[in-house]
Amino acid sequence: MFAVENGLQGDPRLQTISDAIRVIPHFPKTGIMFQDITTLLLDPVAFKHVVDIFVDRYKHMNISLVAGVEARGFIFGPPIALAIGAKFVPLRKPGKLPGRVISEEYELEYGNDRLEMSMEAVKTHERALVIDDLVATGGTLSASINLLERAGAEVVECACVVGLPKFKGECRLKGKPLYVLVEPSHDIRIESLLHILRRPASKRFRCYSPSKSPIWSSPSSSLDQLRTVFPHLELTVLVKALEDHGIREVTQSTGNDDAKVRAATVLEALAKVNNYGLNLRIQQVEQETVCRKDSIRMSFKGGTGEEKATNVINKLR
Ligand SMILES: O=P(O)(O)OC[C@H]1O[C@H](OP(=O)(O)OP(=O)(O)O)[C@H](O)[C@@H]1O
Ligand SMILES: Nc1ncnc2[nH]cnc12
Repeated sequence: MFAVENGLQGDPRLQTISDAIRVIPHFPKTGIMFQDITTLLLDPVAFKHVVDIFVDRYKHMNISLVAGVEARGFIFGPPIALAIGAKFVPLRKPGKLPGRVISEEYELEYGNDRLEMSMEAVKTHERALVIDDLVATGGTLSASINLLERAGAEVVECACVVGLPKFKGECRLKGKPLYVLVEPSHDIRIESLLHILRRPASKRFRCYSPSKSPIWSSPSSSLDQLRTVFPHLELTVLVKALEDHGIREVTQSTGNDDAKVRAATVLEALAKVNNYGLNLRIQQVEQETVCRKDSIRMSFKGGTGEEKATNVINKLR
C-alpha cells in the first residue's frame, strides 16, 4: 500500500522525498525511466524523512531482522535496523557471500538476476522486514521473501521508497503486505512537453502580434517550464525544434508510457539543439546587407547621388 493511503496523506515529507528523486530517461537501457535515488541521498533532509517514516511504522512491530537487497537496499536498511533495534541481513548478488548460502533466481524489468542469503544469518520464527529502494515487477521482493521463508523466518512486510505505478493496487507480494512511500517522480520537463504537444496543432504555438513582440499562445506555463530547462535556446529556436523533433514523435505514440519515453527522446534531442543555426543565419543576413551597402555605394560612386546613397545605407542599418 502507498503511504498516502495509510495515514500519511498530505504529509509534506512525501513530496520532499519525491522531489529529491531524479528521473533519468533510457537508463540503463532504452525505454526505462530510471528512478535515481542517489540524488535523494545528497539531500539529508529527504533521506532522514525516509528513515523516520519507516522507523515510525516498524518500531513497535516486534521485528528482529531487517533484510536489505543489494545494492540499494543496503542504503536504507541499516539505519532503519539500528533505529528499531533489529539486526541487518544483506541479501546479496551471486558469489559475494562466504559460507553456506541459499539462493533464489528472479526476473527484473531489465534482465535476470539471483539473490543469495547466508544460512547462519536467520533463526526460525524471526520476524523479518524486507527493505529495498524500489519495487517494479516485485520479482526481487518475492525472491527475498522466498529466501527468508526458506530459512524459517516470518516476513512481516516489505517496504520500498518508490513503487512503479503498474504495481499500484497490488499491495501484497506472495501474500505479504507491501508498504511504499512514493510513486515515481515525474519529470517536469516531460510533463510540460507532453502538455504542449498534445494540444491541437492550431493552438499549439499560435502566434499573434498585436504589438511588435510576438506572443506565443501555447500553454504558457509549460512553455515557460521548457524555457527554464533550455535557457540556451531562444524562444523561436525552441518552438522550431519542438515542431521539428517533437510533434511527430509524440503523436505516433501507442500509449501513455510510450509517449513519455518518446518525449524523453525529444528532450534529449532538444538538449543538443543550439542557437548555432540561428546565429549562422543572422551572420548571413548581416553579410548580405554589407554586400548590398557596398554595391549601392559603388553604383553612386563619383556621381551626384553620394548623399542619396548615404541615406539608403542608413535605412538599411
Ligand atoms: O521489482 P523488481 O522488478 O524486481 O525491480 C526492483 C529491483 O531493481 C533494482 O535493483 P537492480 O536489480 O537494478 O540492482 P542494483 O540495486 O544493484 O542496481 C531495484 O533496486 C530493486 O532491487
Ligand atoms: N525504473 C527503475 N528505476 C530504478 N530502478 C529500477 N529497478 C527496476 N526498475 C527501475
